[in-house]
Amino acid sequence: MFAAENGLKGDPRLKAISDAIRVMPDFPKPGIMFQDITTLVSNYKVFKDTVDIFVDRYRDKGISVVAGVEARGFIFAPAIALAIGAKFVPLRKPKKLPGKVISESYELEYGEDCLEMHVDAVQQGDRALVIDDLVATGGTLSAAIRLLERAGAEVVECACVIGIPEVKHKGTAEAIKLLNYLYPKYINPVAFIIIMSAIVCGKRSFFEDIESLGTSPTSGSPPAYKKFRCSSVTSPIRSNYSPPVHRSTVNQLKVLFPDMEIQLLERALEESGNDLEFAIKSLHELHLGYSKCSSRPTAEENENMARGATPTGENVVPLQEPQVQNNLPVDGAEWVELFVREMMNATSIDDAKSRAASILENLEKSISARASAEATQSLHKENVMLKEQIEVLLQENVILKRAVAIQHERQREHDDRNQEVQQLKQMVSQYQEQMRTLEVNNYALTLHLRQAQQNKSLPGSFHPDVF
Ligand SMILES: O=P(O)(O)OC[C@H]1O[C@H](OP(=O)(O)OP(=O)(O)O)[C@H](O)[C@@H]1O
Ligand SMILES: Nc1ncnc2[nH]cnc12
Repeated sequence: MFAAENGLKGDPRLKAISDAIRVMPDFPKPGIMFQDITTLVSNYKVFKDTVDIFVDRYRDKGISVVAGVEARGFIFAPAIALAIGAKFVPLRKPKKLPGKVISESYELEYGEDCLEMHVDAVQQGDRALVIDDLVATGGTLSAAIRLLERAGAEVVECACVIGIPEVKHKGTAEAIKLLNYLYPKYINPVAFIIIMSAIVCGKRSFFEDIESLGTSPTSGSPPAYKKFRCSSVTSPIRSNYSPPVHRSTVNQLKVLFPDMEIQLLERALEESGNDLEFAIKSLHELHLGYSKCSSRPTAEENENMARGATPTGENVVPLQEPQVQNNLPVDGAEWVELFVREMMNATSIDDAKSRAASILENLEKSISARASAEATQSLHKENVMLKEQIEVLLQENVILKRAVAIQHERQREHDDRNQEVQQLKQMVSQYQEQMRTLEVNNYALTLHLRQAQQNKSLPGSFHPDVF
């Protein structure tokens, strides 16, 4: 959407750039879909296109400083600075710069950090552009703006290659809102050159995109369908995002699994704690099972399966797959019925023994599989609840930290003012001291003068500075 606002809509370079970004799930810690730009910069053409997009936007804008954020901002910023004829200013992680620095700390998607800049890196009146590879919560860009502002520069815009559309509730949209709120004059969504790399992560915004593209639930437009499947199937990791269960989510599943019943889709969604990606993964596995036996097994096939035999009569290892268990008797009465039937069909005592042993073995497996499925489900629910609580706590934490940072800033201003007042008081008392000395001198001189006037007969001349 931002690319469109930038006038880049339909630009073929965007797709190539987006495709060149590799997404690494669970790096640097579980739950993070890491957007890896090393694959982008290793492709000369795509790297050049990316830099060119920035250069085209910022050439002739009177930018005198391009500030790059360590480390990945350093990959793009110097090239842009050289091309538009501006100086490059590194905004570095703590304790890397040798001169006098100013620092700003900030929150990250996966932790906390601090940026530093040499105090003399920019001058009053410099027009700065901040460059980074990616904006997630916006914390880094906020810190960069604060640093440049404090040093007297004017931040014209901030630009990144990637915007993460959903970083839980703190995604780019929120980040831009927040930045807009804090720095209304600098941040404007057009400033962000956003490549929708979320397409690769398969996050919720992409599903919304499918809807907005007007893909009918039955048409199954090949490109969207393909991407959707790729994202869910290739990503082995469950996203932390839990969309609310609503009809459109189930419909999206229906588009992907048209031959499955709605109830089954709803159940998969419910059992995956409303995690769409996970639901797709388990449905996909289930779907493979479905495709293998294109129709539901007959009652007779169920019995065969319960005994560990395929519909064609061969012996196989029974009850390996959870979907096979779904076809087994569901309660005690059905098991008894099956048992009796098997016994009646037995041709000899040995056959009866082997049938009974097989049914009992499957009964045992079915009981333990059901117990472990229930335990997994309840653990999963607990896990989802805990994640939600952590999410809320993290958000509160961010707000509190921001409040403390603001308070800290005010305290620092207050301390600076106090220091100035102390210096002024010191100067006043020095002046008062000087005045007292001058008054004493004046008094002594007045006395001398008077004495001199009374003793006019005294010989000699007086000093011209005094008389
Ligand atoms: O919008 P935000 O939530 O602030 O996150 C964005 C920042 O996170 C990444 O840097 P990181 O601190 O991981 O450092 P690196 O560039 O040294 O890898 C990225 O390069 C951005 O600078
Ligand atoms: N998901 C992500 N991928 C790469 N860098 C990041 N910085 C913050 N979040 C990130």
